[in-house]
Amino acid sequence: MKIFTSEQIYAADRFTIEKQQITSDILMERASVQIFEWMNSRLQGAQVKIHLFCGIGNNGGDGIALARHLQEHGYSIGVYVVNYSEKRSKDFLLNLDRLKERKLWPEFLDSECEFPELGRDDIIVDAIFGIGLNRNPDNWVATLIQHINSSSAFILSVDIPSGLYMEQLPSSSDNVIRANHVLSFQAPKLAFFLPQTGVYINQWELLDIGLDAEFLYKTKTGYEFIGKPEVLPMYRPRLKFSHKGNYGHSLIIGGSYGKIGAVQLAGKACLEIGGGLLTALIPECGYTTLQTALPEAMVITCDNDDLIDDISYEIQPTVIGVGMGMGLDKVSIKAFSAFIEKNNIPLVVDADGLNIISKNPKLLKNLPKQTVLTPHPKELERLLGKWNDDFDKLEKAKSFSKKYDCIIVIKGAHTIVVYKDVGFINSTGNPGMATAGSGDVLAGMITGLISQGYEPLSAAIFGVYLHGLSGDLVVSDNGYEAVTSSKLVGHIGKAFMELFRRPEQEQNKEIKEV
Ligand SMILES: NC(=O)C1=CN([C@@H]2O[C@H](COP(=O)(O)OP(=O)(O)OC[C@H]3O[C@@H](n4cnc5c(N)ncnc54)[C@H](O)[C@@H]3O)[C@@H](O)[C@H]2O)[C@H](O)CC1
Ligand SMILES: [K+]
Repeated sequence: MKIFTSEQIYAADRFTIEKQQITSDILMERASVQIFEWMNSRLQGAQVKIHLFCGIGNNGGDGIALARHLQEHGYSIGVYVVNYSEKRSKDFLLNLDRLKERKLWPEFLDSECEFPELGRDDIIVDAIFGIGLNRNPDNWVATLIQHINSSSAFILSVDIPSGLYMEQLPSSSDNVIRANHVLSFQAPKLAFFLPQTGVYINQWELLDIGLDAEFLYKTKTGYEFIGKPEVLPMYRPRLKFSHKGNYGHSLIIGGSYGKIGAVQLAGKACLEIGGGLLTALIPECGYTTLQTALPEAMVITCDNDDLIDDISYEIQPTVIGVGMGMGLDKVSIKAFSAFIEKNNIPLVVDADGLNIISKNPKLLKNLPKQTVLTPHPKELERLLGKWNDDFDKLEKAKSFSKKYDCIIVIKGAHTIVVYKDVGFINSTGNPGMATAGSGDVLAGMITGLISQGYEPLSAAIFGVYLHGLSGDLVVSDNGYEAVTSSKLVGHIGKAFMELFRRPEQEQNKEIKEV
């Protein structure tokens, strides 16, 4: 699913209005009807107090139109116009008139007034600012926002929490509504997914207001949200007459004394995701452990007991995953650097491999095209240098990806796979996955997918999705705290099955039809 900028959404509005031969207030009417239906289906007429805080632009217009629908259906409402500017939008004014025709006069709030009392059991509709926010709210509006935030009432934001910009950080957290739920029109907004701005949103949901589908489809965006519909077409079915050679030979290079487990996790993940053959290149000390823990793997060792000190092998791998548990001893740095200088086999670089590259950026030009880098935030900072904020981080990652033709997997609550001009934002995963070895598993999964013939970008996007889905499945059986990386690996198969599970409703329908 695409993630649009505000300019693109305004362009889609204009295009839709023209193509569907409608007036702009029709879109506002669709928006308000959708929100009303969402609320009505949950409240079923309950006489809970609903406070609607409406700005003077089109976000406010949505709120004013919603107030009309709620009133017509007998809900108990209080309507407040947050009068932060004299420049009221046309459709706001139209809907204000419609409300007044029904003898409903909103209260006008401005800097001088007292704010309404808000009960903890009330519902607040936040329609103060939408995607048009272009400067910090005035002080008194920020005070109102804090008044709303401190109310303990349920806050439902229209389109985007008020005070949250589409493409930059708010100047203070006091300026932003903390939404319990956001009903966003047509497409999710980038700010929902970034660590610094996602904190203002508990849950979000999309409402379809009928913007032109073809226009949205054809518009190129800088970000995409990756869910099941996006990853399903990537899946490469296994063929009846295939053999293990069809699924590639992965080489995992890493480990050091006390960190052989990293290779074991990555190797097992590589096999569980469907890789054909696996060879692990590790220091001597891990030989017996790895052969015992992972009997499916072939193991080769370097001369050094405890460290990777030489990377040489006689096999012909399809793909190489390197870096997990390797450490930063100078012998490993030397061996890794020499390996990078001569290697031209597709590569996934993780952990210490990334740290070595950050210290020796000259190595970057030796990476094969579309090498997958899987940094966590600290490793990313070592690679890219410091960034100003999350938006800047993504821009820097895009430039880096273009410069070195590499794929960067920015690990986080919503892992983002960046390749050149596009960031692919993952939808699966949970906080339980912040656990030792989780990154080793991911690197192994991506390696295993490339080994089977997935293009590196698809492997990164699909691998990240399946990794998160495995984590979600572990949580549903075990809870968040008990998520371990071994359990993640153990759920990769179930994640594939989940991918092809159809919703129960659909299955039942089919049975009835038969
Ligand atoms: N296609 C859609 O998704 C539709 C969305 N709708 C809703 O419209 C808003 C966007 O409306 P817009 O009028 O462009 O902007 P806002 O209501 O967010 O902003 C109001 C207005 O205020 C000015 N402004 C911005 N920042 C400040 C500030 N800090 N202080 C004072 N004034 C400010 C700015 O110039 C704006 O003009 C979208 O989010 C949806 O809710 C449509 O209803 C249907 C189509
Ligand atoms: K809002």
